[in-house]
Amino acid sequence: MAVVEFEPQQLRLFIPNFLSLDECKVSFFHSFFLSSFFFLILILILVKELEFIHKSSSTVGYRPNVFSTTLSHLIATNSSHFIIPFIPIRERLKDKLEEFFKCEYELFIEFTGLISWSRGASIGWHSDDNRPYLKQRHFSAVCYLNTYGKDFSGGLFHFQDGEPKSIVPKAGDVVMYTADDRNIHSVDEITEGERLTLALWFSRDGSHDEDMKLISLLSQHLLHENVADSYLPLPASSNMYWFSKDQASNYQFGFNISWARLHVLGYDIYISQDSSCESDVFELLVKPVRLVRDNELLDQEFVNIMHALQVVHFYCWKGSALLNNMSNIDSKVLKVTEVQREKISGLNSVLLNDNDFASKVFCNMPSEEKGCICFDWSEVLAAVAAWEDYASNLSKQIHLQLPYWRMHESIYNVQLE
Ligand SMILES: O=C(O)CCC(=O)C(=O)O
Ligand SMILES: [Fe+2]
Repeated sequence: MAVVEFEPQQLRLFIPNFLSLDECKVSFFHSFFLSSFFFLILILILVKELEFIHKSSSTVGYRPNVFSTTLSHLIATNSSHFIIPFIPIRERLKDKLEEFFKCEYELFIEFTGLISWSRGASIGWHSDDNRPYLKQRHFSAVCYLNTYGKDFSGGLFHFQDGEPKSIVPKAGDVVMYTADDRNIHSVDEITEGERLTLALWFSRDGSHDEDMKLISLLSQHLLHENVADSYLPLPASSNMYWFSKDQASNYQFGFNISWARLHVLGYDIYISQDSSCESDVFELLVKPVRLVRDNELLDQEFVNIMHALQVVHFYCWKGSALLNNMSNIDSKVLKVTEVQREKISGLNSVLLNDNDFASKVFCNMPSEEKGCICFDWSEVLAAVAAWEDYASNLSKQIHLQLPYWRMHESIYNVQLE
């Protein structure tokens, strides 16, 4: 019997405000708060959460000046629990894409990742299946998580032929298209800020099902682990965080992106344990650290730089909404000594040896307030505790859901009591 290959008639779909539609499912909100203002708030919640995950977990990406956070990387760095916030949006993107391209229950998610493009990043005309090792990609979906003109300049998306001709990214909008050469597209160079997307590719070929691979990785990582400390991040190999102009992983010119992301928010890092500047870069990434700002050091140990970065970005996300009941903060804030200052500069010379370059790569738009809107040591301490609650709660959820995912060989939002 001949196999009839289905050819979708429609080649692409642009959906404004896709994320807000997602929330329409919540009937309470639907009936009481059907206002664009309320939708905007709901979009912001998910967008800000994914931004927090990306800025505290990303590695250097697959193209120059591009950073990415893949789900397998989250698992490998003991941050599997960050997969939870992706699940509803991932499911909805798949449902919508299958409905539009009329291939319900036929597709597998091949890749899910947060991808950010910083100044200088661009991509010329291409189709998403344009390499022999990408032929399994049949459909693409890009969900914009921030906005042109507000969060970045440049970065417009163009299709070579047909409509829409161009897309001006706006947080919450989605574009879906077939991954073949009927959808040749490009992205203009980013000239300012950092452009952030959630990108998914889909395949008809079950051997490229991302879920199966992730479930197997999760099973190896989670089954034998103690739930209590399963959410403390562990860095991956140091070259995954090393940004250099030519993307070569030599540690002479460039910077460690975690160090740089803290630096552009106004923080320095102090490592109290024996840590000569000649130390191997990876060794520095796994040592306990303390945060420094101007001439003050917070007497609070983080297990490593990734932990400090997660807490600081959690603070950027939640801001002064964090419950802050610190009374004895003065005893936790120490003056930086001369010796400590020298050590901090030594560490900076190793991990941030091109500081101006780092600031250029991670600079904000001039219209944006500089990095974190607010800063207060007592709020940073409140963020340490609130981050722990948040992460341990997600960690519990993933431990509860994994058995169902294993059983159904699929990652989905399990409705638990
Ligand atoms: O981010 C976008 O708008 C599209 C990115 C893209 O074309 C790609 O990564 O292949
Ligand atoms: Fe593309």
